Amino acid sequence: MILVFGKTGQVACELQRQAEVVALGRDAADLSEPAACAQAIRDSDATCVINAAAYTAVDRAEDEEALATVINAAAPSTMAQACAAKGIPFLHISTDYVFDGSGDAPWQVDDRVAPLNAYGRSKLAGEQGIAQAGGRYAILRTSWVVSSHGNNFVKTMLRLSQTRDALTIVDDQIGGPTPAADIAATLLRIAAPIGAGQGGGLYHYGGAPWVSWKDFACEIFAQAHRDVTVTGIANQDYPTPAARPRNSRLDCTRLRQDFGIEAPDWRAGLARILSDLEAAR
Ligand SMILES: NC(=O)C1=CN([C@@H]2O[C@H](COP(=O)(O)OP(=O)(O)OC[C@H]3O[C@@H](n4cnc5c(N)ncnc54)[C@H](OP(=O)(O)O)[C@@H]3O)[C@@H](O)[C@H]2O)C=CC1
Ligand SMILES: Cc1cn([C@H]2C[C@H](O)[C@@H](COP(=O)(O)OP(=O)(O)O[C@H]3O[C@@H](C)C(=O)[C@@H](O)[C@H]3O)O2)c(=O)[nH]c1=O
Ligand SMILES: [Mg+2]
Repeated sequence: MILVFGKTGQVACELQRQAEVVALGRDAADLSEPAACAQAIRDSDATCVINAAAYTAVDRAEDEEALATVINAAAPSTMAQACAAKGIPFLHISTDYVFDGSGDAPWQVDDRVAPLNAYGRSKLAGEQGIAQAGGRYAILRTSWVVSSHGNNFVKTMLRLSQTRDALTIVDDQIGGPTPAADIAATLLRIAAPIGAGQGGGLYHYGGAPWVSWKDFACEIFAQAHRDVTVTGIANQDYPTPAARPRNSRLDCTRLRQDFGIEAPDWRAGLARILSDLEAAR
């Protein structure tokens, strides 16, 4: 049995859609109480645990770093310890925001980490705690997650297009939009090998091809047939509480080498998301 932390989030929804998993929502396991999360693992007959819950409000985390750090670092570290004690694998998701965004080369898994914001620091602390727990684990660093559920850039753009015919969007941050469905499929595919000791550790899994947020917005409006004029602006002209990395390109070689898994094409994923949203209307 695969035990999932998170029930309503983007990746959690896709895990439940793709497999028979037991998903624990906030009511059943609150990550602000790490010991209770570890107890839920000990009380279960899980053969694998996937943590799909996190504090993901990047700007709000600047004011709530302590809470973000409990949820994104203490909770998954404690979960990983419980999994290690039980001898089962722990799968977790991290972010491009552990990097400082310098340069324009794709980030390798062992490149220097230097988060620019509180969310990134909390996620990095989670990676480190999981690695120190001593069990079998995989951490998938991903970026710019999108789906038909929850909050994400696709849904924000579609919402704005209902009231705006022109938008200015940052064009000097480059990365890979990643469909939550592809992240879920990858986690489910690597769970058994990770448990068997084949592979493990850090992986990068970000969508291809790389784009700016502005070009991503343009593709969303093109596929959704929305008539919105998009103008590129510099990140410094779109002030937000949290600084964001300029270069979020993730090099996914290690996942291909260990499992034959390629970076997903987000344009195909976007088409599926739009048809899901259309079907739900
Ligand atoms: N979204 C993105 O662009 C990116 C996400 N990631 C990482 O991917 C993973 C999945 O992200 P995504 O699916 O987008 O997340 P979402 O923001 O869609 O969902 C977050 C989930 O975490 C749950 N959660 C938050 N706080 C708590 C808490 N205290 N106790 C229990 N559950 C809680 C939420 O539950 P509730 O509905 O009750 O609030 C929700 O189910 C995370 O680890 C994230 O850091 C990495 C890169 C990019
Ligand atoms: C709505 C809007 C956003 N933007 C910019 C701001 C920002 O640089 C970019 C994306 O906005 P978001 O709020 O979606 O960005 P953000 O919430 O920072 O997205 C991040 O979330 C966390 C959880 C991650 O781990 C990252 O991989 C990344 O996906 O678009 C505009 O330029 N114009 C706009 O009208
Ligand atoms: Mg966001």
